[in-house]
Amino acid sequence: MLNSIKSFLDIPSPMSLPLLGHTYLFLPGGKYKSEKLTEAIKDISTKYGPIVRLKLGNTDIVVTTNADHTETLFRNEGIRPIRPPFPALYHYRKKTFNSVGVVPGNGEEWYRFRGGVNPLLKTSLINVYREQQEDVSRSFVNYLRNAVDDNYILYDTVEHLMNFAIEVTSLVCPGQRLRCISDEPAEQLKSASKDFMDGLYKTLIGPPIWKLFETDGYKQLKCSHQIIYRTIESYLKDFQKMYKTNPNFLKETNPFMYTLLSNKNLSQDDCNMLAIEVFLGGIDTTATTMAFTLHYLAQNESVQEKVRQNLSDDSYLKACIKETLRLRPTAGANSRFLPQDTVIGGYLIPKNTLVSAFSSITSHSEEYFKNADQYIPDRWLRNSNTAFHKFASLPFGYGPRMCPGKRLVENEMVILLREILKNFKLETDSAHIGMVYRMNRIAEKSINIKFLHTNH
Ligand code: HEM
Repeated sequence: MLNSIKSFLDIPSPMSLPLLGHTYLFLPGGKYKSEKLTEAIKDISTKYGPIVRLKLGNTDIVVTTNADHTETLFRNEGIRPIRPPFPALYHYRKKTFNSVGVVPGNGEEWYRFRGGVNPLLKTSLINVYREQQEDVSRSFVNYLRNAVDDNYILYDTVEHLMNFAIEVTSLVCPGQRLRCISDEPAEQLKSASKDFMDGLYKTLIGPPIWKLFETDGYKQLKCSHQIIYRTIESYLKDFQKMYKTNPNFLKETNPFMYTLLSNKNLSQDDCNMLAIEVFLGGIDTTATTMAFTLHYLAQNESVQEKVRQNLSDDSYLKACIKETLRLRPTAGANSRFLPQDTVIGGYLIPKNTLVSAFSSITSHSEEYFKNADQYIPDRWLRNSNTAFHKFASLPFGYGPRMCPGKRLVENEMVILLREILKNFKLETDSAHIGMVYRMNRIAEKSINIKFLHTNH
């Protein structure tokens, strides 16, 4: 058995160049575009197989498009999974606040912060917000009636849904409903959240010269962080007072803020950082996922009608969201640094190597999903008789580092979807809309949808 294990250098790899490694493939004029990384990796894996070795910058990366390999990766990720860090964000926060939050950190530091957001995964906690979430969804439906043009078309649905996402997230964090669906303040927060993602992306993909001077990307990251910090900090101060004077009231009305502020392992600045992360975590991801769900339902009239017949059934609405996330996941890959030497796909991969499991490829592959290109929410229903690989579609990641907002955001999207389908029949002229990488993956062009009143 041991003899059959091949070495790291045996992993297939495209031709690499001295100094550049495989970076040349993604440079301007190169074969691939970094904003179309999923398509690039799919092409590479068609030529070299499901496991490939790449050198990008100074980093060796093992890329896999096989769900068994993904499973092996996660089964061996350890109790403090190590994800690629965000060095510029880490640097800025450490220097300015001496507190880094859960997203950019790793190891024990990450673990301490993670304790602050884990309560979001408790159903009993997030259910407290249900009525308010329903109210925000009704406001969004009312807003839609006026936002469509004379032909009932809403252009750039993602932009409008970002306002929804900010307002619905604000119920939980910072714990005060920010009336953003139709009000002006949303614009500043919305552009700050976009700038933040842009700045994060620019500082991540370029050479780390922000260490020497403040590059445009670094400035964008810093300024947008300042805007969001100011908003969050002022609300948190009020909650700090409430926590001291009337903790039971806070516990009942805003259990997330209560658990955050009562966490003895977190300082005031730690709470501010975590609140920023919870606030930012769901804005573009929720808006993109909702817009694609509406797009797919608009395209598939019979599926839309079936969903409308099952509006009281959360599991059917949830299946629609899962199917959208299978076809259009906002994360292209799930990545970890291996905590120990690990055999993946028959190759011995050394400790500390970065392994990226391209779930955006496995989730779209005929190998794992029959009629993989079609939007079939039924496949996710318990009684559907379609068993598939548990690691083939992982839009929220997996394990101790899985997205802490998963349950919350699923609830928010189910509630909004129900409200929209109760009121509108959806139509679209658009056929295929792909995705491009920014920080998260987003729609490559505007998603325009016709919202006709159901009694039309
Ligand atoms: C459709 C919506 C969303 C999608 C598709 C999504 C997806 C993801 C993914 C793939 C990860 C990485 C997981 C891993 O490495 O295993 C992640 C991490 C994270 N997400 Fe989400 N997310 C969404 C919404 C949210 C929301 C609403 C929040 C806030 C409540 C949030 C907060 C976070 C945080 C803080 C992390 C970092 C966790 C850590 O490093 O321990 N996300 N998300």
